Amino acid sequence: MARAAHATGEVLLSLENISLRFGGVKALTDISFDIRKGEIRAIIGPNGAGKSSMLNCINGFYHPQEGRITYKGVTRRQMRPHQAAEQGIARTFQNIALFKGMSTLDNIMTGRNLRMKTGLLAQALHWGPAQREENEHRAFVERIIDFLEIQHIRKVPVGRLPYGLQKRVELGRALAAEPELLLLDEPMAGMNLEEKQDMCRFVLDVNDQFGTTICLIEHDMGVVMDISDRVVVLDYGKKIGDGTPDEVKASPDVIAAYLGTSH
Ligand SMILES: Nc1ncnc2c1ncn2[C@@H]1O[C@H](COP(=O)(O)OP(=O)(O)OP(=O)(O)O)[C@@H](O)[C@H]1O
Repeated sequence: MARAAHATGEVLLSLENISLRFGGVKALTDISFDIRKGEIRAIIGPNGAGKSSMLNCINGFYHPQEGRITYKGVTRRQMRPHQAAEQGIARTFQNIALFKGMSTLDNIMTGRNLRMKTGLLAQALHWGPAQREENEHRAFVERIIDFLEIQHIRKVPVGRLPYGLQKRVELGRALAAEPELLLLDEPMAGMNLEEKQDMCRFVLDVNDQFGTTICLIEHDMGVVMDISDRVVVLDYGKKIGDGTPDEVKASPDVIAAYLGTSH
């Protein structure tokens, strides 16, 4: 699928000369790339290449020792994850981070908290304005549930759901924040073929229908090459490739470091 036309938008996020160390371990060394508005941008690379560290820098979990991160034209100083979330950056995790005992609906509602204006006390007491606001948020969450085709599990505790559906609920929780930039850490990991196809369709639909910019880490090369506009390739914390799927696939450095492995 030729998606490169999407990749001509303005720059939403730019990373310049990012270096991140943990003691003596160089997780990222002098990495620069950007994410354009409206595109699907993939980060690939072998195990330990620095992909998750990169996402963690983007959403404020990690603070690189060197380099600059500019989001929507503003170069940030040190930033916390909740500030990234307030600015419209949401993410899912490699290991599902849901409340296992809570229903699908309630889990997705937690993604909505950031947008709730009334205080916790008012919400707990179901006071007039709080009740009205909660109804609006619930309606929004129901739309996400419809969109992700998970009506049948809206009341089921997520711990009882198969893995593929839990991943879908986690996507729903991230979407509930109405993100401008959605970071997906291995959204298809551990899925069977059918679950992967479903997830691919939802990722593409989120991008198309909501205009959400997406940056994803994914090991399945078929998926990456099919759905991404542009791909950045990391190896041992360094950037070794950056371009359209076709450009990356043809790069000798990438073939040697990544595609040539059994990964
Ligand atoms: N919090 C941390 N403390 C110490 N070292 C870390 C930390 N986070 C990452 N690292 C190290 O940084 C390097 C990059 O790890 P990272 O998890 O970013 O790679 P990855 O490409 O996401 O790997 P994988 O595909 O296995 O998830 C590794 O050597 C890892 O051990």
